[in-house]
Amino acid sequence: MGKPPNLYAFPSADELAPSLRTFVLDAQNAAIERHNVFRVGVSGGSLPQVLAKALLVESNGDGKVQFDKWHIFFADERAVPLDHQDSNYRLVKKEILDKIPKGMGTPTVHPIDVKYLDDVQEMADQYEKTLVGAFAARDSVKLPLFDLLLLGCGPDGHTCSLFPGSPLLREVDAWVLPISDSPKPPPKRITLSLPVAYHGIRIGFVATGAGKKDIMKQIFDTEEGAELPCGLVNTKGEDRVSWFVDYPAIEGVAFPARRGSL
Ligand SMILES: O=C(O)[C@H](O)[C@@H](O)[C@H](O)[C@H](O)COP(=O)(O)O
Repeated sequence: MGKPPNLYAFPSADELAPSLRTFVLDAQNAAIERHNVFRVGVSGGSLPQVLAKALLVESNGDGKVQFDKWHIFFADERAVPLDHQDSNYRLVKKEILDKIPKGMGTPTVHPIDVKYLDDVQEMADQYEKTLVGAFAARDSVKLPLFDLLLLGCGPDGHTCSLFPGSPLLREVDAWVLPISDSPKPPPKRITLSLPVAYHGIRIGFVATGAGKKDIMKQIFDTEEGAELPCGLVNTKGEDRVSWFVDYPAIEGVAFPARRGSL
């Protein structure tokens, strides 16, 4: 058994935001110091809204969000136009990018190439090339090491667009994978592969609401749960993984949570 992930719990999503901010700023500052750029992968779902609460606020003496240094990638994306209501890019734009106050800088964002909407394999290959350009100066780079991955957890234990039981979970070479039959609509998507997900230098999950408590119990308290996509990231990512949850999401979970602070 490796080191367990960190589980941080807060009374509500609003109260979670300041600690999520600290976590993101720590990752940002370490990355900028290391290579003068901050490479982040984000999911869709409820995450962008919580992230906006964490980031788009005045500094409280806890350091500054330096969006100029951010490169934002999509941990998963739906094969739809960028202005489509299912687009994760649109969601991140609406919740975060369009609301960045002056003075926080402008991030570089890496959306999917919509030329390939009808061919998800090609879309995945092209997005992988985007990552190669951003991460791999040398051929020896086997995987892109994201400074931070910010992920959600589905009610079935999926993360990114890696769903339980999917053959994609066995992929070891490709960085970005196509999906044509996602159980969560829309069916056509691309996603980071599991090894890319668990090699994140830091990995943050955000899960809030009572709708998550059954799956949280499975992931943290059972052996079968450890085989679900979120559980696999926990096992492989060890203590590089931190969960930010609210109390309703961990009601009944036996795994020890640190309550109220980072
Ligand atoms: O594009 C997607 O479908 C998301 O990236 C997906 O992986 C999401 O993060 C989870 O389904 C959790 O979603 P909620 O936070 O909304 O429950």
